[in-house]
Amino acid sequence: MSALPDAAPVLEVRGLRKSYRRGDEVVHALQGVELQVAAGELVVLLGRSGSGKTTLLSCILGWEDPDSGEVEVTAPGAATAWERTAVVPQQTGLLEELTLLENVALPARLAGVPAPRTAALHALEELQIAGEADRRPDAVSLGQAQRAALARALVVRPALLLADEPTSRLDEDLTRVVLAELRRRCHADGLAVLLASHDALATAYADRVVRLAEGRLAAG
Ligand SMILES: Nc1ncnc2c1ncn2[C@@H]1O[C@H](COP(=O)(O)OP(=O)(O)OP(=O)(O)O)[C@@H](O)[C@H]1O
Repeated sequence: MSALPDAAPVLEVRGLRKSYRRGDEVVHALQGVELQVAAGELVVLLGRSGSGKTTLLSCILGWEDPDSGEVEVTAPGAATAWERTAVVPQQTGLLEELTLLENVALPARLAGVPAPRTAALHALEELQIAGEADRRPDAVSLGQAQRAALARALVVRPALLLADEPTSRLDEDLTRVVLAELRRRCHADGLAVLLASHDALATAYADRVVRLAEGRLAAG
């Protein structure tokens, strides 16, 4: 399955504005952002450092309140917040007391995924990180932790995945593994992905590329 032009959007962002005050200066991070991501679509969000990518993802997640504008996520089959919108933040947010496998199995269990440990192991295998399943986050590399965080997001089969630079710590081969797996999930399962990246390689796997500059989005 690939996104159809007339497919109902999973994510709709309308007129999003967000400014920050820094001393006497006002930073206009988002200045009327419009965006739709459909089921089955992998959208790559490009933009220089400081262009507002993280601010946009944070407003979509409700981690930050926009000054104005609307965000709508439509996920009819989602029973929990995780199944609606999953996130891979820049800081992975893995729980240090748990192994990678336990970190991935936890949301699976809470979301009622059948056989959560098996599902978690499978999600780790797909991202070539199952060999580290019994290690804790402080005993693996940042790139391995990043892939575990992505497995944790994908294990509940969310409608929408927001990922902030999920390949920033990976070499080219592993970046390709991660991007190919994301694309497979989009096209096979109807997952909608918004992936913020600096990496030109990401555009090769995208259905659509958008670029954030001066607080506005344009086709990339
Ligand atoms: N809490 C804050 N207070 C003040 N300014 C902020 C705050 N958060 C972000 N900004 C400013 O808003 C702008 C957008 O920042 P944002 O982190 O969204 O950019 P980004 O594109 O994600 O950057 P990077 O790729 O480096 O992560 C920048 O000018 C940044 O300095």
